Amino acid sequence: MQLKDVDNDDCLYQLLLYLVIKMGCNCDYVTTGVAGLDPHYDNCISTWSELHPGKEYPKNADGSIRLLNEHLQGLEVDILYHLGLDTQSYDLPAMFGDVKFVCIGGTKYRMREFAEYIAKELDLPCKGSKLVNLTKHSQRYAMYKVGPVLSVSHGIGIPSMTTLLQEVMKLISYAKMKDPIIFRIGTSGGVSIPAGSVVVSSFGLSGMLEKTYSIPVLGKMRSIPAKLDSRLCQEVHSLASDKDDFRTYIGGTMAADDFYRGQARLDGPFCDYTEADKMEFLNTLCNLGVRNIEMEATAFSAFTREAGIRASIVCVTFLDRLLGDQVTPSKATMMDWQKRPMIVVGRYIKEYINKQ
Ligand SMILES: O=P(O)(O)O[C@H]1O[C@H](CO)[C@@H](O)[C@H]1O
Ligand SMILES: O=c1cc[nH]c(=O)[nH]1
Repeated sequence: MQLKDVDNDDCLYQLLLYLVIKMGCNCDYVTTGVAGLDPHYDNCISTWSELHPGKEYPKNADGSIRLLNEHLQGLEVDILYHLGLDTQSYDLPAMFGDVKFVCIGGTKYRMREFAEYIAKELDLPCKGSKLVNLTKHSQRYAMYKVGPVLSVSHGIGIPSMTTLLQEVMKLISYAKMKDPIIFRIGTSGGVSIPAGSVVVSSFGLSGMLEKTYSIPVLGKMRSIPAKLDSRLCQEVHSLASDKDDFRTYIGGTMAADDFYRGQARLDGPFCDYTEADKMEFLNTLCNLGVRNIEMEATAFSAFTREAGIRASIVCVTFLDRLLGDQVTPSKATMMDWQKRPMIVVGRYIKEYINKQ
């Protein structure tokens, strides 16, 4: 069923219609054309944000987030299996209640480095002291806490990232973190921008060129809009400086489910398309406003939005995909470039904290 486009005035109509449909088909989600004027979002499920355009997501009075899954309330204990934490053995509000920023990125090494970097930038007493991996019992990811910042690794690709992200969201809720912001600090391949540039993502695009994240649930495909907080995107981008020795762009980010064919590379073990096919695809991405390619942006955008948590993706590019496929910069150069998203996100965090 398609609902027509919504605006603030017919929001009530949309809500009533949604309730009627929901009662009628007895399902949790209804597929709608959530932003009917933009065909990119046709056939998406209606998350809270789509049903309440222009409205702020409901929060608890103290600013902590409310998870809408009612089943959670029936749990005596919730085990955050991949974080090695649970709601019974740990006092999560005491441990994490003061966290304001959750920063996630692919590798354990990078997220440890970010924890050290931000501790220094914020001049926190913990700087220089030995950081403890708070998820060491699970052995899957690494999580470090420095003052109001949690720095967590998520591995490669959407399934690994969403497993971590969803447990982080539950942690955010159980710990009663107030108005949290989540950043993904990543690496990527650039599209028509110089290697070493930074991209602040304005939307996620799937390998099917849809601005959605699609996931099979109970044997049916669900699509969720891969939208990001545009104000946060602009605010982060505004902190780029002319004095930086790199440029920072705003642009779409394609999330591929594969590093090789999924990203139109010619250098994987399999390839049945030509260089011309590859270039045509990359130019199509460029014309759609895509500035970089990585492997998490759609799901990250969709899930943070569905949970009503402000979020942003800031990635450095290791190469310009219009010029090649191989990642050729030296290890030292890549280590140096990986710091660039940390610098940009670090500025945002510092500015935010200094305003408090
Ligand atoms: O550098 P990170 O953040 O791990 O992200 C990028 O690097 C990995 C591929 O090398 C993918 O996960 C991609 O999204
Ligand atoms: O080309 C690249 C580089 C880093 N990460 C990716 O996913 N793709």
